[in-house]
Amino acid sequence: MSLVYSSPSLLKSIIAITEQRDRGKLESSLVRGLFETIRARHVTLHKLFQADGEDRVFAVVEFSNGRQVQLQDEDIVFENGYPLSDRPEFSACYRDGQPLTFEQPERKCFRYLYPIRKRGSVMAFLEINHDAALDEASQRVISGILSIYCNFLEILDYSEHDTLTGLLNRKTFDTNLLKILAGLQPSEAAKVRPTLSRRRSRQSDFKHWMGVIDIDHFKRINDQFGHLYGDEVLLLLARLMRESFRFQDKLFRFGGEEFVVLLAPTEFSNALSVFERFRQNVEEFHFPQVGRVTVSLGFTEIQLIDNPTVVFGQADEALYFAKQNGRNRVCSYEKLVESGEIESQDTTSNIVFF
Ligand SMILES: Nc1nc2c(ncn2[C@@H]2O[C@H](COP(=O)(O)OP(=O)(O)OP(=O)(O)O)[C@@H](O)[C@H]2O)c(=O)[nH]1
Repeated sequence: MSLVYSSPSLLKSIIAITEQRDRGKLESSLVRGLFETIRARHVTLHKLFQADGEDRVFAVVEFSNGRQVQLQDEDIVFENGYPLSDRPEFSACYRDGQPLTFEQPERKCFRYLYPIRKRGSVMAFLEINHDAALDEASQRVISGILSIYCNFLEILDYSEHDTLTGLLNRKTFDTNLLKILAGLQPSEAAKVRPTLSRRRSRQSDFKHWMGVIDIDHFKRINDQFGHLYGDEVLLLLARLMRESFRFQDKLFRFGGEEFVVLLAPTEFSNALSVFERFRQNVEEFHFPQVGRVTVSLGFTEIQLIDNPTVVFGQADEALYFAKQNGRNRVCSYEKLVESGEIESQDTTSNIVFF
């Protein structure tokens, strides 16, 4: 099967990919663009991630019969992911880093699997099911579109990440938090994805949490060892964050020695133990030359009625309490209010963040 290279859908798909600034929409544009350009039966984007030391693959976007049939929410990733080792075709594509073709006579279709790389490593797969075999020229067009997607993803990545630690930067925080707040609207979720809303109602104790982390006495570290060692501490702390939190949690460097975590939905007790585990991991880690470093952490629940200013203010107040009361500790805003140790903030505030 040969593609019509002057096809307006090819240009349209390139334009659609490069005009996106949101990762989810970018993924949809890629899948939709390829689906329309090559008139596939269906096109699916699978992502690769690590969970509990195991590589897992999960489908994020699929186009079939001219419409998007699947768009995963990151919080249901674990239910839908499957181990890479259970899927020989994905394993082979991952190992060789080369596109694979399978003829499926029983389904009267041809299946193509393309690896998608980020900085040399395979981080996703594009699966195309087509009624006919694609010729070499068509496959080159697909590879070209994937290269444009990867290049664009790298530009997006660069603008979203802190250059020193590689964590998400402050600029992206508002967007991520607003996405969480939008996701808390039960009526919308029920309309669009009934399965998701059923799952959410089952997990009504599962809430989103925001934690604000600040290194204790960081000024002393800079003063005693110099800024280069200070920077090294920030880098190692970011690594400890990646090791301590899960794939679905969003990790930000807010600038200076302040970090923020948006935890994927879980119960209070779990959020507390995750934050506590991180605090301990830092306390037990030996920072070269510097030795022992500790962090203080304040966290709060993200509620529908909140705006970013309120949520951040609450977590920051719990952090301030931790700093004033010994440092190297984790404090929950809600528990501090409950115990009367701090006063509840006015959550009706309308101040706009930034
Ligand atoms: N090395 C390095 N230092 C930074 C960076 N950004 C901010 N700092 C330093 O971080 C320190 C923050 O100090 P303070 O806000 O006084 O707080 P602290 O010493 O950590 O004390 P507590 O937070 O009260 O425990 C200052 O010395 C800043 O110069 C950075 O990117 N690299």
